[in-house]
Amino acid sequence: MDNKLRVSELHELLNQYNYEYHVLDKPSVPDSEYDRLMQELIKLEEENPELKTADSPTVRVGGQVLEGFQKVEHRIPMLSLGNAFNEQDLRDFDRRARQAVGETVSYVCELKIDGLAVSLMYENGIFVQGSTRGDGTIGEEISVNLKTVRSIPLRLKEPVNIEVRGEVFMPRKSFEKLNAGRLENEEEPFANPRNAAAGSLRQLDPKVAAKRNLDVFIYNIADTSKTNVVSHSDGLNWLEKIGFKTNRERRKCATIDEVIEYVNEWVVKRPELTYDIDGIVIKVDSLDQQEELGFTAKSPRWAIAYKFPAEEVVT
Ligand SMILES: NC(=O)c1cc2c(N)ncc(C(N)=O)c2s1
Repeated sequence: MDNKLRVSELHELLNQYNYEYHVLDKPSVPDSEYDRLMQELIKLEEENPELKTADSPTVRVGGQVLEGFQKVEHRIPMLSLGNAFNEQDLRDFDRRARQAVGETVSYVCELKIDGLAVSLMYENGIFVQGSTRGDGTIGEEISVNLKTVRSIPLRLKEPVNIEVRGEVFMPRKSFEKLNAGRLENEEEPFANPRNAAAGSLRQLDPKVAAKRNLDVFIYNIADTSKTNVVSHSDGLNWLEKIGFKTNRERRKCATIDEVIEYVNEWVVKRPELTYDIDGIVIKVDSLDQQEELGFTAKSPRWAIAYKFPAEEVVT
């Protein structure tokens, strides 16, 4: 078979197997088959450098060390969320939203992932740039490190131009293994999975990030005006359909009572998760109502973060 044809066939196979394993958690081939195909592609690219492309699955293992990170301006700012600390705060949020739109409001509740917020840009379905939140307007360009996060798709199932936001995190088990290794090497352990994820993504050597078993949940479309979704929940379902990993614990809530029920459920279930969360994000589901509610200087009026009390450290 002609090398160019074999390279594109290997791209398809490796992207599909990676998607099944890291996004669906349902691999259809053993790791050994994935590794064999990856080695074949690495060899073909070494022998035919003109066949290596920026979206090749071989970027998953990390390329050359960077001098530093470029700055990236977020065309749409990555805002922070207003906080709620108790049931009354949530009821006040609901009352303000209903009064502002003059009708009933339904919500989507999502786990607030304790990781590092990132923005991912896709052109014709190809991952072209990834950056950190930074100060919300200017972030750091960390595309090569984000390409090593196996659950971040290099190529979507539809050739769309889209910018999405999500949270990169380190699963608790990976955090514990990483710190055990650091202690063995007399290195400073990371304080928590969030710091470990942030530290990994800020590495100038992508081969280090590639070994840190980072993961992602995508939770927002930056500019929904270019899509035909009418609600946030539709948007998340569409993101899933085109190949993104979203958090399946999300729930549509018709009333603030149902929101409070969901929050109370997760106060109890939180320790069962395989990753850290620091609260619940509650968003108005209708995009029309979101637009009507708009933003304060620094946060959307159509979303709020219910913050769990900080976990007391067991000494
Ligand atoms: N700062 C923000 O806007 C958000 C931060 C987070 C977070 N850390 N985890 C989950 C979500 C979500 N599902 O929307 C959001 S939204």
